[in-house]
Amino acid sequence: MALVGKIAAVTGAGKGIGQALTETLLKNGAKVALLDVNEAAGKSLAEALGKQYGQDKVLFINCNVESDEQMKAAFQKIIETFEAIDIFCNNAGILNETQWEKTISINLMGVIRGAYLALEHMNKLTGGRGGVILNTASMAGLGPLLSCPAYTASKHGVVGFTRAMGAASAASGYGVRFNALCPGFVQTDLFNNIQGNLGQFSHLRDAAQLLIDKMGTMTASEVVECVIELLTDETKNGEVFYVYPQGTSYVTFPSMVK
Ligand SMILES: NC(=O)c1ccc[n+]([C@@H]2O[C@H](COP(=O)([O-])OP(=O)(O)OC[C@H]3O[C@@H](n4cnc5c(N)ncnc54)[C@H](O)[C@@H]3O)[C@@H](O)[C@H]2O)c1
Ligand SMILES: CCCCC[C@H](O)CC\C=C/C=C/C=C/[C@@H](O)[C@@H](O)CCCC(=O)O
Repeated sequence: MALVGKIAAVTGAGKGIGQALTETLLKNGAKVALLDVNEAAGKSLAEALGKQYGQDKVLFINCNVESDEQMKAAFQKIIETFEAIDIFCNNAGILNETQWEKTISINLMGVIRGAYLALEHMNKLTGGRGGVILNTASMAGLGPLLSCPAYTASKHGVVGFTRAMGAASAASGYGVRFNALCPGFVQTDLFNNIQGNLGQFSHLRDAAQLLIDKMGTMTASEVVECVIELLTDETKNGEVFYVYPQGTSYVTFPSMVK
């Protein structure tokens, strides 16, 4: 599936990995709706990208992924403006162990909400034209990040949800692929603000720092460069893609069927 002419939407598009996903999609010829709860960041990015790629190629929508009403309205606006949606990047996320319910609400419930609403518009069985849903999980969706148990739980949830939806979609004939992106440490605001957000696990910050020093970090652009394949390769469905400073790999899981 080529990206040229495709219609995409990215949540948490105003900054970090979402910004890099948005820029890469535009660079490859897609039109992009930028969804973010941070109006200042999202709007100014959309304005700058509109000047670079054309105002008809970008649309900013102020939208909180925790709100069913706002998300439904965002999809309506995307369809009104661009007529369809082919690519949905469920990317918005926070890391805040002092607010574990909000962490689950945004990182996991927001992803499920976004996927189900996107599917209503993308499902070939209900008039959509198919496409791909990319869920941003994390390496913390593959193994425990000791200083961040709630965040770890949310990202394991995203990995499980993506794998189940990939299988459900293939078995049902929706024509929509589901893949999960699992980056290691990425230099963004979320990463830079970690120290104040560990709550009762603040005493583990040195252990987390040791892991960061051992594993290294990446820029958001370096992560997103590796992701194009997940979006374009029609054979990739239900995949969990690990991106780390030294390379990438498709994660394998034990078979549960003897
Ligand atoms: N930075 C890392 O090390 C890292 C590594 C792996 C995965 N991730 C994941 O990548 C995704 C993006 O994180 P990032 O590092 O780019 O963070 P970031 O803080 O730089 O950007 C996150 C964006 O999401 C937006 N956002 C937050 N809550 C929202 C909500 N309720 N509704 C809509 N938008 C909302 C923010 O306003 C911001 O623009 C997250 O899901 C995060 O868990 C980050
Ligand atoms: C502290 C910054 C938080 C950023 C959160 C991001 O989502 C990035 C998460 C990145 C890495 C998660 C790592 C989890 C690692 C564990 O599974 C650990 O057991 C791996 C041990 C590896 C080793 O010791 O060699």
